[in-house]
Amino acid sequence: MERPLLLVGCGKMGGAMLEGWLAQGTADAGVYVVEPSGSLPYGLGSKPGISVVASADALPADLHPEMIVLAVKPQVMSDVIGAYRRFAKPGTCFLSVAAGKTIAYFEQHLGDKAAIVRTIPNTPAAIGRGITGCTANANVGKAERDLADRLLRAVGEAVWVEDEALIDSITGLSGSGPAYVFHMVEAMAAAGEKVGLPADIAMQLARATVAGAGELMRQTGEDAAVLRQNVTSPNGTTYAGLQVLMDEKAGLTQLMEKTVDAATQRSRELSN
Ligand SMILES: NC(=O)C1=CN([C@@H]2O[C@H](COP(=O)(O)OP(=O)(O)OC[C@H]3O[C@@H](n4cnc5c(N)ncnc54)[C@H](O)[C@@H]3O)[C@@H](O)[C@H]2O)C=CC1
Ligand SMILES: O=C(O)[C@@H]1CCC=N1
Repeated sequence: MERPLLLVGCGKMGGAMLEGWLAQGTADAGVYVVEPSGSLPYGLGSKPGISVVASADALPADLHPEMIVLAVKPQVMSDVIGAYRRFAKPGTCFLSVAAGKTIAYFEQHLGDKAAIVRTIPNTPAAIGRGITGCTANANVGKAERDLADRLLRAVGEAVWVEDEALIDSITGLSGSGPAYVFHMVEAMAAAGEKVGLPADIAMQLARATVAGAGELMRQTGEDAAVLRQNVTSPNGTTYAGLQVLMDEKAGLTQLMEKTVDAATQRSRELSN
């Protein structure tokens, strides 16, 4: 990078991204962080190249960041965004990770000349295994898009879509998705207790099963359906379990459809 990055909000998601940039050496021109709590996660505040301030007013007057990453909660975005309008000029691109906040919303607050990338990452970004859905307005040039892509790939994969409406769907699937998987671990552990296992052993088994299955899928690159079939002996135990889970009327497919749809709808609502 030629000029610094500016990160607005360094909580769970901003912190995960900042950690990835430092680990990958992506933010080599330095990072200004606006974080009113004053404390950065993962000990990031003491890393070289990081300058932390409590509010936008405390940023250097001549700061010309290459990219401004907006990582505050959607509910506070309207109180925050006005302070960054002064940076909306050629050479500075905005990248939002906020659920539901649309490109039209940012154009309204930053002006229609502003270059805006709208994204939705997920929390595995904290260990470099996130996946981020991205879209951009017409003011974002190739160099800015490449930089956004590089910043996001520092914490995992990035998927670009042209149709902005799909960002709500990505939010419902992969943005919120880690929570669905963690809840599956909770549900599997509870079910393990119901069939007689002590709580701690049930949780150990559920965690290791989900983590191991995910890692097997990642490392082999094999289709999920093939991996499922590899576990399923004809008329064996897995087959019996899957008869319930894959029930055509009330199985996981139907439940997951409703789950992802509810999260997608909520993402649409947050834009209002
Ligand atoms: N947590 C998640 O799984 C995901 C979160 N997101 C998005 O990331 C954004 C941040 O979410 P989290 O990191 O989970 O929340 P968080 O609450 O951990 O972080 C938000 C940070 O913003 C700071 N903040 C509040 N007011 C500020 C201001 N005026 N200026 C600068 N910073 C300010 C807070 O002190 C806090 O550290 C949200 O917009 C959310 O929609 C997107 C995808 C996944
Ligand atoms: O629950 C939320 O609103 C945020 C956005 C996606 C994941 N967490």
